[in-house]
Amino acid sequence: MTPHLVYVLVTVATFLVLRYFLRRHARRLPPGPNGRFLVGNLPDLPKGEAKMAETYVKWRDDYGTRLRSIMHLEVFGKHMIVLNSAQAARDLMDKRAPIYSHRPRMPMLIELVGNSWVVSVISGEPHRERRSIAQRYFLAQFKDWQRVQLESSRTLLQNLFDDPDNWAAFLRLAVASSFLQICYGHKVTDTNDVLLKIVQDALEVPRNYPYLVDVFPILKYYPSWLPGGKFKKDAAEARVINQRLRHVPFNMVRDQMAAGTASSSFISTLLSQLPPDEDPGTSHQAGVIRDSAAAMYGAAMDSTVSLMYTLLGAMVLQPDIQRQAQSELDSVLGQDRLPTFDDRPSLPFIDCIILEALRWNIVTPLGFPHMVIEEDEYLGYRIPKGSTVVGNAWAILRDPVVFSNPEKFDPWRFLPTREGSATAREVIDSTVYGWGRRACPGRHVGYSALFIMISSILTCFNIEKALDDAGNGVVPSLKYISKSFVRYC
Ligand code: HEM
Repeated sequence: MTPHLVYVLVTVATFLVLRYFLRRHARRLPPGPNGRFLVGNLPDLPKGEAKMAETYVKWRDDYGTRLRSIMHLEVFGKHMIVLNSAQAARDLMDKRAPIYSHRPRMPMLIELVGNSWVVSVISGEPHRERRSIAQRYFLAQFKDWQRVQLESSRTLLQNLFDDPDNWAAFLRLAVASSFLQICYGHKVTDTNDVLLKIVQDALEVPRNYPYLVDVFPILKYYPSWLPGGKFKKDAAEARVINQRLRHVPFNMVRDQMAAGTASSSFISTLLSQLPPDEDPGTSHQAGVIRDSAAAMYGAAMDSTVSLMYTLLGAMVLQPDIQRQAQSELDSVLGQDRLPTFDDRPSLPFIDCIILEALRWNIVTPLGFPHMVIEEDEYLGYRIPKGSTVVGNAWAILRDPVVFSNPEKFDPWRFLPTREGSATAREVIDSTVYGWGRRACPGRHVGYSALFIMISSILTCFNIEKALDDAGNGVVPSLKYISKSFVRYC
């Protein structure tokens, strides 16, 4: 090679490399509200996830079509990409799932509380193996967990007959006890049950998100005895409670299996499928099974209970919907039996009210945060590696093009005979359970629980307003609070 040729090749290569980097950085970030010096958009973000989702909708509308699909925010130099349309969420988090299915770093939850075993917050191989075992079990053993849900809906009815004023506590009890039976084969007989207390304590751990340590991870070294160090005490308390949830019910089943007294459950079924040389107490795979079950509780309990509150509240606010659902139930069941899962195909209106509850008061208005692990590009915009990516489910489920009059609780929009119902169903399906390799592994379990509870309740009861001291009906407020990622009435 002549020196002249070497010179030409080096010049061309330098030009190409420079052009690549210049173009890469010239690509614009997605549009978004202007941030302030250093803190970025932090002062503009309202507290509480539900309010945040509403603010994103407002920004989307204020800024016009530019922000319809994708929006960029920045907090202390960290990028956040908000996906405001079903299309954008699917294009990135579903179609490019391999790079969009990680979770952002969560110093409070993982490093301080020690939740490095909880499937919903971890990433990589530990996530994959804990998640896939749950998915496989729920698919293969659906008859087992549906039998438990059916039984617990019958107990719920009995409790409601005996003491209807205590409906909220009975609902929580029904969901918690069916979880304990599905996962651990444990039947709850009274409210002082030891395992029930353990799982309930896990839901009550202090959760005052967002924590400053999540923005400045260095604060994890801050001493707990200094002013402002309460988050360290919260974390230590949560760690003890969560470790109890992780180990105590699992150890109980393992001991019962050794004694030959274990009932069929998630844990007993999966442990009994381990190769004979794997010790159910110490093997890696046994640990995966243990963690997978324990992490399920928070995800299952919060979402199912919150949606049941929404369903019951909607029935009180709109008695015409309640009447239509009851007349459908009467025509299918007659007067002398209760619904079962086999009745579901004959009860399309019950399906419609559940779909509308999922849409109207989505339990996770901003989904769970994902993180993109490679630099990417969408609609000509740059998406920096390491950005937190949020699916704005609240806005997607209020898109007036798909859901006319979106603030109205209108189950009829999902009737197959209604124009646009197929698209509406598709958007529900691709949004309310999350995206990509993070999409909810318990969606069918959750949906079945809602179906059997609401159809059983509507078969036996009229849901009406409570009366005040003067005998007047009280309109339920349906005011939601944000608790961690999930909204409660
Ligand atoms: C109908 C009620 C339910 C709804 C609406 C719901 C919704 C969701 C959503 C939005 C996510 C986050 C997905 C993402 O990050 O993109 C999620 C994750 C999860 N859900 Fe559900 N869920 C429900 C019921 C359940 C039930 C009953 C279980 C357990 C049996 C469960 C277990 C989980 C788990 C373990 C995760 C974490 C998945 C991961 O990070 O890979 N969910 N769910």
